[in-house]
Amino acid sequence: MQTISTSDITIHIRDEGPRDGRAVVLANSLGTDLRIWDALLPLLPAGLRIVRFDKRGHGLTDATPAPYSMDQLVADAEAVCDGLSLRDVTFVGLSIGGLIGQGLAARRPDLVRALVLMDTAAQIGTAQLWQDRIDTINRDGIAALAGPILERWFTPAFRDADPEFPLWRNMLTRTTVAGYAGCCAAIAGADLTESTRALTLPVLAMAGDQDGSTPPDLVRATADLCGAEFHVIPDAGHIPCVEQPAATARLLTDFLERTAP
Ligand SMILES: O=C(O)CCC(=O)CC(=O)O
Repeated sequence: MQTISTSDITIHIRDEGPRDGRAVVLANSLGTDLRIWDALLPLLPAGLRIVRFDKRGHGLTDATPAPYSMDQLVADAEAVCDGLSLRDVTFVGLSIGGLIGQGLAARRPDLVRALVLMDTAAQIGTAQLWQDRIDTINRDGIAALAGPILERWFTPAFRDADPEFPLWRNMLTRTTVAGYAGCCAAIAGADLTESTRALTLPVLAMAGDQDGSTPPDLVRATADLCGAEFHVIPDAGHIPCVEQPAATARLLTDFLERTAP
C-alpha cells in the first residue's frame, strides 16, 4: 500500500506507470474512493504515470473531525503532488475533485499544466443544501440519503441492470460520516468563480447527460468561465468514469494528445 503523510493525516494513494511518464492525477467525488477510476485506467494511453488518492475522510485515508475547508483539501492534493515530486501535472477532478483541481490550478500554476473538469462546477449547490445534508447524515447516517444520491450518480439503466451497482452503494454508505460531512462543509464554503475565471491553462470539461448532481448546463457554465471545451457524455449520470469509461477515456486521451509537452 502506498501513502503520503501530511502534518495531520496519512493519505492513501496509488501511483502507477513509469516514474518518468507524463503525470496524471485523478481526484474522486464525494462519497467515493480511488476505485472509481478502475475501469478507465486500462483505456488510457500507455506510458502515463497515473496517481490516484483517497481524499480526507474517504477510502483508506485518515478521517479528521468535520468540518473541512476547500483550502485544506487543496493542500492535501498539493501534498500528494509535491510528496511524489510530480511536475506538469494533468489534474482530473470529478465533482468535489474538480473543485480541488480548480483550487490547485489557481494556487500552483507551476505544478498543474492542464485541467480536466468532470461533472463539476466553480460552485456546487447552496450552503443550505449542504447544511441540510450534514444535519441528516449526522442524525441518521449516510444510508438515509443513499437512495437519492445513487439516483443522481447513475442512470436508471445502470441501477437496474449492472451487477456492480450494489457495490457502489456499499462504497457510499461505508464512507465515514466525518469525511462525508467534512467534505460537504468544504463544498458549501467553496465559490471558486473568480479564481477559475482567471485560469489560463488548457481545460477540458465534460458531464454525463443525466447527471443529477452537477447537470450539463451547470458544468458548461464553468467551462465558459475559463474558456474550456465542453462535452456531454451520453447515457451517464454523475460518475461517467464508472458508467461510460470508454467515452470518458476517448475525451481524456484526445485532450492529453493535444496538450502534450
Ligand atoms: O459528488 C460530489 O463530489 C458532490 C456533488 C454531489 O452532490 C453528489 C451527490 O449528488 O451526492
